[in-house]
Amino acid sequence: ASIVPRSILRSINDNNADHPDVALDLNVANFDSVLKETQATYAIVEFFANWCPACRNYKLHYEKVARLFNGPEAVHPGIILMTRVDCALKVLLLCFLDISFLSGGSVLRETISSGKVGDVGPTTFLLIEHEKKCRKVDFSSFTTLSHQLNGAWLASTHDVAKLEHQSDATLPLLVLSAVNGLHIIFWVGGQSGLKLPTSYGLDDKKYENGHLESNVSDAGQIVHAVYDVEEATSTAFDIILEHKMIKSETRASLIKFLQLLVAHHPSKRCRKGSAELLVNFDELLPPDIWSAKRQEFIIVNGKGALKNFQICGKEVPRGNWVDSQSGYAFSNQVIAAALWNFIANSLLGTTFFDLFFVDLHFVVSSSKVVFGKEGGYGYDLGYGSVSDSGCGLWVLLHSLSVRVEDGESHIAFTAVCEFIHSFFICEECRQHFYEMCSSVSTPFNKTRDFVLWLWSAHNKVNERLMKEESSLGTGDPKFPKFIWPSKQLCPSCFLARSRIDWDRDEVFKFLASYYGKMLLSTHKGHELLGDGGTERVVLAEDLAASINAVVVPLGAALAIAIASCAFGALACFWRSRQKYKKLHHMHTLKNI
Ligand SMILES: Cc1cc2nc3c(=O)[nH]c(=O)nc-3n(C[C@H](O)[C@H](O)[C@H](O)COP(=O)(O)OP(=O)(O)OC[C@H]3O[C@@H](n4cnc5c(N)ncnc54)[C@H](O)[C@@H]3O)c2cc1C
Repeated sequence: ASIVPRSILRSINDNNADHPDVALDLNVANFDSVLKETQATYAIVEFFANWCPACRNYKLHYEKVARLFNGPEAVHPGIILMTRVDCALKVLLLCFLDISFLSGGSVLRETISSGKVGDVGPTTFLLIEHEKKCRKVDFSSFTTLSHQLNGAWLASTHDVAKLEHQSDATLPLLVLSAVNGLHIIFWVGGQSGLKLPTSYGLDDKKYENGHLESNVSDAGQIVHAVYDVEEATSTAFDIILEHKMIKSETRASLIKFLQLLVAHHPSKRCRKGSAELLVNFDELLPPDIWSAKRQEFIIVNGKGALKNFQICGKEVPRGNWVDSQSGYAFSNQVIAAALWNFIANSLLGTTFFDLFFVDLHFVVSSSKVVFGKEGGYGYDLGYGSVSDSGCGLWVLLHSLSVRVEDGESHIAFTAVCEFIHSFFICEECRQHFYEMCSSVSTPFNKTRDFVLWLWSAHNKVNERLMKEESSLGTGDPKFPKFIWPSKQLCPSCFLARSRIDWDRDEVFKFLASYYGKMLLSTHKGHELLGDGGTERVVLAEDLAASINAVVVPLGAALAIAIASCAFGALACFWRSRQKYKKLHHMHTLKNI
């Protein structure tokens, strides 16, 4: 909450209902916390003065850019947090991560440091709290500041890279000044030191669902899919922990699935996190934790305190989905049903609607406002559990399926089936999926068979939901379920004119490309191999690169390296490591 009155200019603009401001106002009270807590990887801070006419004109440009990244209509959400600081506020205390990275830093450092505290009010506390890190900037310094900043980029690629490695830096801070919107976009897109996935344009459009007219060659769209997959992975893992679902009978399923993730997850950071978890599995989740109480204790207090572990890195989950209706449709009926369940759960310990799993904890801790398509809001009540992001989870499963080798296809299939069976809270989904798994009588020995099986299973779910939604009237008319892919998306997937007669070779080619090559087309460090029509992603270089990015335990690094050879090899490595640990443990005990 702002502790200072907003300028008149701001109030007028804020009341513009058509274009409410989306750039975040930072001030002394929220500067540090907003930048620390944001899920975005980068932040841009605009320094301006509310009395400055050039700044006022510039605001329109800045807001245009901010709308690409911030708010419910964001085309590229979760990447850059667009913020601003009104330097003309009476007394402004800015807590920079490290002010010296500014080439104009000396100006800031020289600004008033004593005797002009003025009407600080509640900020006094912050001044004390961040005494060492804070610098004061006041009204008089802004003129100099703006002079220094105008037209010149203050943070070079080099500076940004340096910032990333600072121990207390939660994110690099890029500082620019008033030029125009396009300059910002070009500048951001041109920062090769930043791991930004794509370049941006003011005309960028929000990506709509695959069944709508879709341009599959749009790399940005695929990058979005990677975000959803990361979000799904991270959410699934959180839910598994939150609900203490790791039991003696589900432990092996989790390990198998983690092995699959380490070897074939499309996101490098998820692979790395899964490897860390896998290699340290026995320490993090010792085999004796099967009571919920003990599990809770271990997760919170155990070695490495698993509750703080983020499987896809600290930026994920971001709390929003790019290309998903988030679990089930955001219909009022769904929310009503979930709330009924919540009430029923609290009062009677029972559930009215089988499909939805809601408990008090979920409603309080996991409910989040998610960005619906068309900018609408929906409440994600977490009732889908691992399917919290059914959409992201499907995309993850498909993208895993196209990455496995022929020889791994059946083991990967089993890993997926067991994982869904063990960790999907939605009973109906779980059962239905399990039935489809059980109906497979001959083991898969080709990637193609597994890929097509998963595609067909997903379509069976789509078909079932289509029927349910039309009979119950619960579907969202804007996002109807449909048999996928559509003709627009893959014309060659259809034989002749028939809607349901598939050319399975073409479907496989399409899926391999859509979930394989396309998903990673903008990621560096991977190599694409043509494999008889299959696009297979070779991860070795990509994975190896991740070892250097952040310090990972040696074991994890090894696991990553081995994972790049084959999923099967990893399973083998993992087993031998666990065996070694056991022997080592016994040896230690003996010595004691
Ligand atoms: C394993 C599993 C089982 C589920 N079972 C149920 C259930 O029984 N009942 C229920 O209500 N919900 C179930 N769900 C959730 C449901 O399937 C959807 O995930 C959810 O309704 C969100 O739908 P969506 O329209 O965002 O796209 P989703 O159906 O989640 O699909 C995500 C994306 O995948 C692509 N896609 C769609 N179909 C296919 C396909 N056949 N092959 C490859 N790609 C495709 C599209 O680009 C789509 O946008 C299940 C989810 C999972 C992961």
